[in-house]
Amino acid sequence: MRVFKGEVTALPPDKSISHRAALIGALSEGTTEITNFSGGFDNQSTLSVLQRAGIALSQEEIVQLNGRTQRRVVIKSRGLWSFQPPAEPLMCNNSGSTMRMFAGILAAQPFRSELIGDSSLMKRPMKRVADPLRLMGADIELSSSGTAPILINGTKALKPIAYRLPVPSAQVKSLVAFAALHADGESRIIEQVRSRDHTEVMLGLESFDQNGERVIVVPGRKQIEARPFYIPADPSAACFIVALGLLARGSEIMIRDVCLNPTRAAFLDILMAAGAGLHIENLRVIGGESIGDILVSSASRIEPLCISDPQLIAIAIDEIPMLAVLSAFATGCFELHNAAELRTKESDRIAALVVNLERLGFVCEQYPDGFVVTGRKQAPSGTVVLDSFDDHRIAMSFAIAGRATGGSFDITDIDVVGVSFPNFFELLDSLEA
Ligand SMILES: O=C(O)C1=C[C@@H](OP(=O)(O)O)[C@@H](O)[C@H](O)C1
Ligand SMILES: C=C(OP(=O)(O)O)C(=O)O
Repeated sequence: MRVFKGEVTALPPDKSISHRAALIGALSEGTTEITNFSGGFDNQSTLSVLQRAGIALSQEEIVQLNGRTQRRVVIKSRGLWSFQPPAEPLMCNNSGSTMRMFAGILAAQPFRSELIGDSSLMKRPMKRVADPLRLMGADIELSSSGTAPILINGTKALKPIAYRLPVPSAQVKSLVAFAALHADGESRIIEQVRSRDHTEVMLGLESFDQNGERVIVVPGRKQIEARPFYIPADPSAACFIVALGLLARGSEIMIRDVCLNPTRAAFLDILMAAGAGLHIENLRVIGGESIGDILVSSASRIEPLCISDPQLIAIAIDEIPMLAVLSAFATGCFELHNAAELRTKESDRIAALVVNLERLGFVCEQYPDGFVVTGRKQAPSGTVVLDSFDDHRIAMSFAIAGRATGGSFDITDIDVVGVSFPNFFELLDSLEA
């Protein structure tokens, strides 16, 4: 068994907040300075799409006193309608967030544009994007199966909307909010199940509870003034290091400056309820986001995880692959219900987890909205070939289990970790005692 110790100060900057900082910068009047922007492939896709739609921006790497590099992005814009017709289809690569949230902005621009992605993104559902934008008066075309390419005939005459989200999705909520900022009047977005709230926080939108739902109010045609953004470390990346520390006995790791927004940190609550050795320290608020340090130690054993609450699932959606693998390795068991959304990510994450766990000797059964792990037959001997399904979170979840337990796993297309965590292996090496 290996042991991991140390302090993590080089976790990737948050992917969700980086996307939004760039998009909101492009919608704001003036110069937006973003400190600690993410170098992950997905966030770089957002910058490149913005540039190809006419937004002036620059990016530089600044070497800090501790030798770490930090990215600073500067965006100059004249506000809501500063975009130019792109010469070619806009390539979003693997990033669903880029494609969906930018569609909301393009729907309000008076020109034709097209959004495309890599082979994984071209299979993901986009009807959830087209539906609200069509209700607002935009002309949107999808493939016959409801996927990209997304063809957008944008209009300056978008109508305000009152929209109850049919699926808990922060991407859909955000794209409706971005489109609504351009509409001729006030819009309301209603969430039955809450999702991450960075867009509301960063735009300073009013929101309130009504009859058990969350209502978000978006003013129309209100100029947004440019303001600086600081991006804290990504809790979804922290989850991998937390799992490493919990799985490898004798480990103790301090993870610094992590975004602990309650709509992102549910994985910590799930793990603490299962008895995990976790302590949150140094909690503070920067730019409306809670930030703190996480101390993880493998001193206590965790109980098997059973996750079925739709609200918890919505705010821990990206952490479920790691939680599933952690629970399987630490306890031999895991159970998940109400999580069909996981089948619509970069891969079908339920199927991907089950295929790989079965190759590792676990006994699994999957159903439409989840799966169960009931135990482990003998662990296979020798190197086990696992499939990343070209999905960064699947690749990293199994890479962590391999590192922590000393298992020899050969994971296909492992470079996919760069989508959200380019320094993943470097960081693991630096923590190995
Ligand atoms: O808004 C965001 O930044 C994200 C929302 C989630 O997707 P959905 O909105 O599809 O649930 C999440 O899975 C994705 O990694 C990032
Ligand atoms: C689902 C994810 O991202 P996106 O939807 O932006 O591709 C993810 O990072 O897990």
